[in-house]
Amino acid sequence: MLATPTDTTASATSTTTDSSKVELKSTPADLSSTNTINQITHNDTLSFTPNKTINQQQQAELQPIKMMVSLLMEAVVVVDEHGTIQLINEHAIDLLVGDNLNNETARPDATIRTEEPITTPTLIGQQWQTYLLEPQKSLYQKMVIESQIGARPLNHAPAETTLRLMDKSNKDVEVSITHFALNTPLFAIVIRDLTKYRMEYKQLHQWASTDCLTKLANRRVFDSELQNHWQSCTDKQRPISVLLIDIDHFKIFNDKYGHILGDYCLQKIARAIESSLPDADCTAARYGGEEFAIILPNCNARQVEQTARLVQKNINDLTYVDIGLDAAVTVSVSQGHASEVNGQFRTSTALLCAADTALYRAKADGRNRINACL
Ligand SMILES: Nc1nc2c(ncn2[C@@H]2O[C@H](COP(=O)(O)OP(=O)(O)OP(=O)(O)O)[C@@H](O)[C@H]2O)c(=O)[nH]1
Repeated sequence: MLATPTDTTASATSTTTDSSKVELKSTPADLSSTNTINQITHNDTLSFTPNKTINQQQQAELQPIKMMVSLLMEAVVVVDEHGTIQLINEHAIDLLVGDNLNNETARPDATIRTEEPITTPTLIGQQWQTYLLEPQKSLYQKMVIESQIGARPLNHAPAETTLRLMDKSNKDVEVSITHFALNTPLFAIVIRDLTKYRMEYKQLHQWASTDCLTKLANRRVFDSELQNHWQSCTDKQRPISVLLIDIDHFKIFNDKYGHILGDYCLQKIARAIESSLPDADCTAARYGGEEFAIILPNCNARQVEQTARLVQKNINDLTYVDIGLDAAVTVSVSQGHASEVNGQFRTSTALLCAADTALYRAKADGRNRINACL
């Protein structure tokens, strides 16, 4: 969120004795002497003094804005030039308080600033920037300074950020800042909760990258991971291997026990393959119907052969009693592997083709076998 402010050499003096204004410990000239406003931090150059009282003219200007803010369906906070919250609607209070405190009775007061004693915490008068996390907090404060010295108005298009809520939880949001050019400068901060969208995005991303039956990586991920690992391993002159695994006579299994049990069988085999991976850098994927594949970056022919033997053992050892089949029922796989070590393959596709040829030979040689590309 909040674009990095640009350098400024503005020479207007902003230091003021009015306690309602921001106090710059260094003048803008001083700021330019530090070369860039980006170097300013909140602690060493300024302090925000909340604007505790607003006069009658300001109150009059606030009225239509107050009405608009209260009617809007978006969460809206209106702050003054120091970032002090002057207006806030119910949606914004609900959002900034956080679910943990919202469920408690001591919920902050939603009304506009009042001079009456406050018995519950109120967000009016609080500093907006206390809800920001670094680096957005510093960026916001720099933007405030820039607007005060006339370098640029404090406006910002919707941008994603994370807020630190009153209940100490974090929330992913989109925030925009709009300057109301009134006698009293005010800034409408519109906050959009992104939690739902982030969760949906995560879910969609998972669906797009995972095989829904076996929960292994899908073919799309396999292809892109193979390309990435190929590039990285060949760049570093490290070996890379590919192992293809195909279930033997799976059509017979399906015909005999039905496709539902066939699906369970595929799931069990996927777990057996996953548990055979030598390290976390390896990717196991469902390559096609009853075919699986493993990418083994930094692994040579000996290491991929060891993995293939473990895959074979783990699958041969599986029983299907838990899905209602006889204890004697077993399933085997045929495997083919190829390794790039000294530049014998020009592309990752050539490596994959070599593993496929080796797999074909394992099938032809009688199945339940491991074959290496020579
Ligand atoms: N249950 C189930 N079966 C599947 C799935 N995908 C593919 N299959 C089955 O896998 C079988 C593949 O058959 P074939 O290509 O003849 O291979 P095979 O019977 O394993 O024989 P070989 O590979 O030559 O040992 C077919 O019966 C497909 O229906 C799936 O998602 N679920």
